[in-house]
Amino acid sequence: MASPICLPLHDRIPLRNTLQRTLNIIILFLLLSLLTYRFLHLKNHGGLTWLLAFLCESWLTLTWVLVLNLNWSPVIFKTYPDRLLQGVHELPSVDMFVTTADPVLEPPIILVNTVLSLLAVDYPAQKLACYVSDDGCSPLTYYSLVEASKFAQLWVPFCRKYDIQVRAPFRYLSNDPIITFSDRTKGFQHEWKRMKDEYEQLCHKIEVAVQKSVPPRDFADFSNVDRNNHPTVIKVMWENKEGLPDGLPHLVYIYREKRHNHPNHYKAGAMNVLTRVSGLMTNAPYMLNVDCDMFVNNPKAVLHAMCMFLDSKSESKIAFAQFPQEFYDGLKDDPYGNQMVVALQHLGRGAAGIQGPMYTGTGCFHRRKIIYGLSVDDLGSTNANLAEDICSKFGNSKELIKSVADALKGKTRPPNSLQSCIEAAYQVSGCGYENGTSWGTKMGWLYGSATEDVQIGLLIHKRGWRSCYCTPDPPAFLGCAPSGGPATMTQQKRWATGLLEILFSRGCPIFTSLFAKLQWRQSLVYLLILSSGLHPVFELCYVFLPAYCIIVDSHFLPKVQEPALCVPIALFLTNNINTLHEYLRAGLSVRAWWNNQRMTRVSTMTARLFGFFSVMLKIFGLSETVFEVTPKDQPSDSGGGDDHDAGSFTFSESPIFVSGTTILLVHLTTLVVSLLKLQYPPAHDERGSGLGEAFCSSWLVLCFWPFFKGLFRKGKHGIPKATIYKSATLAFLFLFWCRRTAMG
Ligand SMILES: O=c1ccn([C@@H]2O[C@H](COP(=O)(O)OP(=O)(O)O[C@H]3O[C@H](CO)[C@@H](O)[C@H](O)[C@H]3O)[C@@H](O)[C@H]2O)c(=O)[nH]1
Ligand SMILES: [Mn+2]
Repeated sequence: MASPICLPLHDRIPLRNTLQRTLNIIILFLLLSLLTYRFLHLKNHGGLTWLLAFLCESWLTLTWVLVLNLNWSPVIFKTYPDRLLQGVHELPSVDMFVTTADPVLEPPIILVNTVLSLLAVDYPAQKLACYVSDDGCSPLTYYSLVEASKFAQLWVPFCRKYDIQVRAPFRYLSNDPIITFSDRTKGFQHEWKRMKDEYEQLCHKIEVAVQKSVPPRDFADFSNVDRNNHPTVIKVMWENKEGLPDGLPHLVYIYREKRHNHPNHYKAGAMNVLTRVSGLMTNAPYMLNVDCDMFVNNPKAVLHAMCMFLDSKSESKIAFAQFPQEFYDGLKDDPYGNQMVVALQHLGRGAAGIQGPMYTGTGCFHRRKIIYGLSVDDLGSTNANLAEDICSKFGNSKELIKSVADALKGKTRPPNSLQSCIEAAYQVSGCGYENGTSWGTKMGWLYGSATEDVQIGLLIHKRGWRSCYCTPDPPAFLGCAPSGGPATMTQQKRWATGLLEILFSRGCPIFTSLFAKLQWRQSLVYLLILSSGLHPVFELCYVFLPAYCIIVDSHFLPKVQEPALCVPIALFLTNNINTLHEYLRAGLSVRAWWNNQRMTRVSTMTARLFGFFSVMLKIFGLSETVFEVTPKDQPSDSGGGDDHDAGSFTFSESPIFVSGTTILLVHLTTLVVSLLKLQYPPAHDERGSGLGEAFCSSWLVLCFWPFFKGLFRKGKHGIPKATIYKSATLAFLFLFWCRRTAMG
């Protein structure tokens, strides 16, 4: 397929990071000094507080070693799509998957824009097919897509004709016409206005349908369906029958069968159905998947990915090409700390310098045969035997097995008529199809974790494959970050849950670098991510230490007169200087830095703590974990420009906010106690609590400042009364217990 190419299609560029390395090592040194100090004074301080502090700080040090490993040798990749177009005669096909799950939490207009941007990418249309999975089983979603596919007939040719850069209409058409029209022809202006009118009509139709909650047509297949109990429906919405390169890609809508007594495995289940149905219909060797809110922001996205795959250097080893998660219309200064610019950059670039970035569930191109379970060793031995062996695990659809065999052998078939595969497609979308097969256990998207993405990425790396990190400018995909407290918490909780599910599963990477082909440094990257699910336990202990010490008038940090106090002070300063420097270098503000620091504490002690609890309940067999979908805002609502309250924290009745409020109340009390010297027994300087503890308490109150304001506000910006009462009770119990222990 690919001809020998002289110029490389991509370059791997190691980044110099001497300053960062130095700071990271200094921090490690300080952490070790702190541990040594603790260890040496274990005798004279003894006691539980000292031991707890020692444990928590050991955990922190371990984590820091993992961070150091991640940040040690970052790289970036540069891709050259122009060289690709000159050097490759025939581009491979790509199947594009979009998942949606709920027409309320994920407004159909967002999905429509994502689909339109995918249909309009710069790539031969006969090589593309777009498959939409709708787990919401919603006539509204279907109706919106029907209307969108009509609009696409105008939109896609318009984008191609004028080489439009952003091909999601809601983004492009909201641009100021004066700027858009500068040095553009009259013809363009005319067509632009037409597009704008047509798009507004499309929005209007969808809006009306949403309001009436029944679309203005009869959708027999959807009448009276129960979302969790219904048969499959597959609709070929558009077929590029003639295989025209400048036509429109195929568009297929699927909602898979669901039954009450069958687990549906959420997104992973949906992805597997998409994989099978597309295998029957188009069987492209590459698969792109995006979440419903993630539109294509760079029309050359597919070409950039192909630069990674088709380069003669890398062709055989790269399993997937991950593009970074970046967000549009994010709130100013990231008040919820969920745009994670710096964290994602570290993770992407750092891992790219080892075995490759993790799969983050969206904006990623996979090779189909690797999803089918191929390992690096099988390369070159794709003989019929291997294919048959693997095929026995794919279920009993003959058509599917044939398509899998083709995919594994790298054979491309003449394009089928999509309609001719419909019957087989229904068969493989049934919820019983996977019984007794390896879907979800050894291949396809794996089941059992709410972060199915990390899980399958890990499996692929374990099989010896590499992955690559693709960061074109402008960014290839943009999605939306949650814009409120409750939505952020939902997302964080799910991540913590999913990561712990993997940590406690058989797939845990601790030993696998010994037994599988996971590079050991890569296994440390996975450990860093997965073990973050355990942070809440240690952090919670550490948070209560200063409060306890103040109440019982003891201390866990060195006292002012001790020279050892320099160590925690230096640690605090270096760490903050280090992170602040990273934020400024990434072009972010001091405020954004502070918001992220603060929100890391907040979400660890709220959402992530609840994630930990839910995994414990699962382990003890008391409940199952679920995939709670993150709510997405209507495009017009976001942006936050005019709403001056947009960045101020929002709360809900969720119990998640109880732990945060409790921590705040405890520390407010201890601050008062320490200022007024109300300890019991009365403070005496020898062993009493000192500056360190009071500083910790103040710092925590600062971190939880949005909660403090929430105590006095009403509506969504206020903490509900019930939450405050519950938290006050818990805080009182804790303080009471402290006082009891103090009195002996
Ligand atoms: O039963 C379900 C639940 C979710 N989804 C889809 O999964 C995607 C991700 O869900 P979302 O609620 O947006 O989760 P995020 O927290 O924003 O997603 C991040 O984290 C997930 C893992 O927790 C990954 O799957 C995502 O790709 C990644 O963007 C969306 O398109 C959903 O429609 C389904 O198709 N079926
Ligand atoms: Mn999302």
